[in-house]
Amino acid sequence: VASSSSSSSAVTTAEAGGAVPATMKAWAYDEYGDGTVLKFKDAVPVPDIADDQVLVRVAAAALNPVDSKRRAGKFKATDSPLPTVPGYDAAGVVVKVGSKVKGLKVGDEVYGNINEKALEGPKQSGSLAEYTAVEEKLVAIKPSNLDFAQAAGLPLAVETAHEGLERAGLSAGKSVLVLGGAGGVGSLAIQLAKQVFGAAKVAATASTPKLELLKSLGADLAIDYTKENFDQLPDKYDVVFDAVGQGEKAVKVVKEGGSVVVLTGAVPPPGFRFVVTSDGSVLEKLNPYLESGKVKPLVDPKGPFAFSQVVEAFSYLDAGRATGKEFVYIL
Ligand SMILES: NC(=O)C1=CN([C@@H]2O[C@H](COP(=O)(O)OP(=O)(O)OC[C@H]3O[C@@H](n4cnc5c(N)ncnc54)[C@H](OP(=O)(O)O)[C@@H]3O)[C@@H](O)[C@H]2O)C=CC1
Ligand SMILES: CC[C@H]1OC(C)=C(O)C1=O
Repeated sequence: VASSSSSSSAVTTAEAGGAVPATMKAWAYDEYGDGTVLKFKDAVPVPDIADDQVLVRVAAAALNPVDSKRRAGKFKATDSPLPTVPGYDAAGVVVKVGSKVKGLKVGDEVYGNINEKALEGPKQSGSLAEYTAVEEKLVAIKPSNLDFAQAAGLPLAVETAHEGLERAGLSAGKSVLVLGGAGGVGSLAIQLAKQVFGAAKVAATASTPKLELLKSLGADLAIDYTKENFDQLPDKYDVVFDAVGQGEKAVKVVKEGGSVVVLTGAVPPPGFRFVVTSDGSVLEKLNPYLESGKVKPLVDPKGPFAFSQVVEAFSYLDAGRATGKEFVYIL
């Protein structure tokens, strides 16, 4: 998001030490529906913090498909009450700490996915707002080499990639196929597979214009799904990581005794689906990879979007063609 000022440093000093206002600017919806239910509000209550939480002045927030699925009412049975301020991913500055917070202080620059269980009672007041409350255990200190926007695009996607590859048992020397390698999660799954899990062979799928991108992320084999079907190629893999929803085909290309992990849609055995758990310690574990540049956030060139352009940003994300992450500066 191109904020009113070009830099997000405006957040680091003034708000960090200043008084916290009672109300804030935020995007919200009070009914389920498509992007048209999103309304910009300029006097939403700033959330209170619990003893184990910090209040963050949000400098940048990222969008995820789960935001749109939740807004459509797909998870209403386990959602928090309406009205909702959407947004899972945030990066910003700590402005208040709860009495039980031990590892963070006012002024710390942090990032994280604010909902521990993505679909079970996600917070009513999310990250597409000037302030958000989040448990200390769900955030980490922002990598020193990333700006707030780059950092905001990481948490939910990188935690999903990490958890999915870990649950699938990916380890050094194994092979992995990433279905949807150019997306927010897939672009990180390729990098983690190579750099963190030590995969010997990483294959990934995308459309023609994105094949070189897959290789730049570390893929040994880039499969153009507009020209060939991965399930009709001879290769079999120890792990198949499906970020598209192709579980039925994915199980056809896994080796005997291998794993198929899917993020969305149905999958027959031996495949399984999981829902990401937010965990600040995963971000801390990945910090050396992020600060060294071995793992890089991929920011969609369509962005950044201004805080006022959240509806446009979701329209772009919902079209299913995003390359890396969409994010929004909140200043
Ligand atoms: N279970 C969980 O905990 C989680 C589930 N998810 C889900 O995973 C899915 C992916 O999330 P995310 O990465 O954020 O999504 P994105 O919106 O970032 O994915 C967009 C990308 O998907 C690619 N894509 C679309 N169709 C295909 C296809 N048939 N084959 C290969 N690539 C394709 C596009 O590439 P191209 O333009 O080349 O088609 C585009 O780059 C979503 O459904 C999301 O809801 C995400 C996070 C957590
Ligand atoms: C059931 C998967 C669901 O959970 C998240 C976080 C998504 O993006 C989904 O589609």
